[in-house]
Amino acid sequence: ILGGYEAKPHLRPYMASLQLDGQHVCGGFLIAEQWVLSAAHCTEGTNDKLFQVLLGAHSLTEPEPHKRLYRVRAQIPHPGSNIHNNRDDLLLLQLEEKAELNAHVKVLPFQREDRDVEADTVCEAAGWGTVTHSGRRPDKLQQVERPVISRDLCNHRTRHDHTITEKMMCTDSRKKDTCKGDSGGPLVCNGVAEGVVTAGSRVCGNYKKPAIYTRIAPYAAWIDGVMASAAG
Ligand SMILES: NCc1cccc(Nc2n[nH]c3ncnc(Nc4cccc(O)c4)c23)c1
Repeated sequence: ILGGYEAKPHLRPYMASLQLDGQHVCGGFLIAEQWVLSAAHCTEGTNDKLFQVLLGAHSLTEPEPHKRLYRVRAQIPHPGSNIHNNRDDLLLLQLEEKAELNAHVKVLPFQREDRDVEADTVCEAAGWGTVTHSGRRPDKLQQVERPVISRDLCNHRTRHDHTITEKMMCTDSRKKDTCKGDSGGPLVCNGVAEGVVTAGSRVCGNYKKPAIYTRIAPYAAWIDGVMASAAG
């Protein structure tokens, strides 16, 4: 997160850190006791190794009550996701067991009504992604408030030039923005997860390249179907 600030500890108890060999790779968030939603692009370059999912954390390194690393039983990328574009950039992770829910570990509801969030609505992004252009990684969860911008503005040829589909949404990226390692985290508007951070052009903090999120509502049926079929 560029231009943000340290989150109040455990006020976002749905936040997950997707890790490989003890290192934070991507964000994610708890959508059910045994399921985390993230971004399919997070698996790029991982040689299909399974992530471990850190829940209940504020600091990535310090011991904290209710902080716990979960093994993953299955990682299910959306069938439409691919490395060439940002479409369908969603990843479902089934934890080895149900997460122990408590004050520091809670499920975040996601939007099921497929209607655009109004432009200028101020939403929040959080993550352990880089906090400087030189790539400094924070130990503690960061957050930033960002206004939604219209798809028309985001699709302007000087911005993302007509690549933003109706299954994506954008926020202003002037100075304050999501960045490397924030992918997979939720965009929370009025307490509900409306989007999932996708890297898009990978640019951070430049108003010419607004931040892009995969809207969740259009994928509610897919999410429900995967969770129902794997239940048991
Ligand atoms: N703001 C959109 C957004 C959301 C999530 C991730 C991203 N960026 C990135 N995702 N993956 C990446 N791998 C390498 N570099 C990256 N961005 C980068 C790194 C250093 C300086 C800088 O200005 C930008 C990214 C960008």
